[in-house]
Amino acid sequence: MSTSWFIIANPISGNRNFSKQWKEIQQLLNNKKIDFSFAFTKFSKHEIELVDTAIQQGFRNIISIGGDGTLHNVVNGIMMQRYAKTSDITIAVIPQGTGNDWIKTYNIPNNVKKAIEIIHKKNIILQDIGVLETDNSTVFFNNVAGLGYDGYIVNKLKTLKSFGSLAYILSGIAGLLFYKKTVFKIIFDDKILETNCLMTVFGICKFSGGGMQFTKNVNSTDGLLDVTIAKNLNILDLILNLPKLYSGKIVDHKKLETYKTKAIRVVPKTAKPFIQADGEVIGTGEVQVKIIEKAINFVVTN
Ligand SMILES: Nc1ncnc2c1ncn2[C@@H]1O[C@H](COP(=O)(O)OP(=O)(O)OP(=O)(O)O)[C@@H](O)[C@H]1O
Repeated sequence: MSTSWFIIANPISGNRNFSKQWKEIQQLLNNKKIDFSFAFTKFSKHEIELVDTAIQQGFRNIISIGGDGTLHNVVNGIMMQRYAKTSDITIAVIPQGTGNDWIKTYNIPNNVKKAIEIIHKKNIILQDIGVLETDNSTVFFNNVAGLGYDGYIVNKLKTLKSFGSLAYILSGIAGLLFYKKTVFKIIFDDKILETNCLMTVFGICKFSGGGMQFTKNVNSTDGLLDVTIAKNLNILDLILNLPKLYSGKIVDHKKLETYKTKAIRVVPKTAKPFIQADGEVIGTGEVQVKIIEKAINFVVTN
């Protein structure tokens, strides 16, 4: 097995000059004597194929250069391949994206030089991975997934990408104005809840939507999904509680319920809202979500 790193870089992630960044990254890796091979993604979800080939060739250490979308696809490639146990594989991230929510849970700075120092130290955590099944697909997630308002925003974000970080705010405003709540039937453990719902969120890590926190007491290695059911929240509630969306205090709001569980099913009754996983639109309608405890190693700050 190779101890060398295989880099998968998304040249279109973020809004920085990638070829300049790539030169700097290679230089910094060489300075630290970190041995690597690399490939650039040429189309959306190309990461999955590149990971598959790298693992087949014997690589067990993968660096994802990009944003949350790139990392999400690298994780999916690892979970879908059949050559190695996923817990024998390690992922490190050199952030390039505009949002980069996964790195925030582990205090990995959005800075190439510091990210490479962290890779050099190679402190690892064996993290849980979520499994989300829709009517016609199975997708893995490493950060946060959900359906309803958050799915609407992620979908809107695609069309507003050119606005950079402002796109999150614009999408949020569009959601406030146009998103219509749906009745969700939510089934988990011995419970069945039926409620008008703004969104239901499934967390492994803490942050989504560009730094917002909707989940409570997150633990990324306990084998449990941190579920938040945001019920009848309205526009005014969201606007008045804006700072709490970022501080995480929103989970104490009386219109929110939080649970920890291993598996959950959500059936929207009155519409087919968008489903998102790690900031990527996965589909619409009903979802079934499970968790795989301690599935992949990630390089994190210590
Ligand atoms: N060469 C490519 N051409 C088009 N799409 C690509 C290419 N390479 C990767 N992608 C896709 O780009 C998507 C978005 O990338 P990513 O999320 O990493 O960047 P970002 O949007 O800038 O960052 P963030 O999500 O953190 O804001 C991913 O779904 C990925 O599959």
